[in-house]
Amino acid sequence: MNASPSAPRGLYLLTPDEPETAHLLAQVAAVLPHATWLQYRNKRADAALRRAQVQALLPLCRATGVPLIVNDDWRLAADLGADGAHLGEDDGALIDARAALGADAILGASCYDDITLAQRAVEAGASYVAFGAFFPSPTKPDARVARKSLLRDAEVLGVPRVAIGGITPENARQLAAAGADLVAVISGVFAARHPAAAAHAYRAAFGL
Ligand SMILES: Cc1ncc(COP(=O)(O)OP(=O)(O)O)c(N)n1
Ligand SMILES: Cc1nc(C(=O)O)sc1CCOP(=O)(O)O
Ligand SMILES: [Mg+2]
Repeated sequence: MNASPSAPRGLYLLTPDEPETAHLLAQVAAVLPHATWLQYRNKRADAALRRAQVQALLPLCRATGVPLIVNDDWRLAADLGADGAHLGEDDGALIDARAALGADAILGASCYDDITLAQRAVEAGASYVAFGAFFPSPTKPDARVARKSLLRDAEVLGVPRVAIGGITPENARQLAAAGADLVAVISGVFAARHPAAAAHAYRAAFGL
């Protein structure tokens, strides 16, 4: 089974570890029109700052029509009415997140380099699966390494396949050709000299 023809494609933007909420909003606002989804991810923020930053991003995402997905913390996503959550291996049970967030929520699972993890994630309620890292990542230099063939292997799962890790506008085309529905990106956009142009280039890699 393939992901449906209306399945999301393109740029899945992840926020940088930005402590200043006003700066974060300005950075995101400049590129959000090019994004298919936005994930709020800030590994340096405490719980209060994470809550405040999700609350600040939600109206911007609503106004732009871009779903907002919260990294690591499905309870915060449920509490604030975000559109979904992304969970890695240390972030709790997908089945609990699905029960709390409801059937329509976007629920993602990190599957690293492991198709079996992806199969289990879908069984537990994940609506997309993420694999990586496909290229050396400036954000996560120690990330496990994934092979591109994993993306085609995961087509049978019937959910969108997200690729992450060191993705640039140039290498995004290889991943789209290998079966990625979305590329998840932090530094390729937020560390770019021209973030809006970079974000646009990721979309173009999908012919969007
Ligand atoms: C889309 C997407 N894919 C992978 C991750 C990584 O999740 P995790 O392994 O839990 O690592 P942290 O992001 O929490 O450092 C992700 N966040 N998003
Ligand atoms: C958060 C994250 N997870 C990864 C994984 O492989 O699971 S790689 C990664 C970092 C992505 O940032 P950048 O686009 O700057 O490489
Ligand atoms: Mg996590």
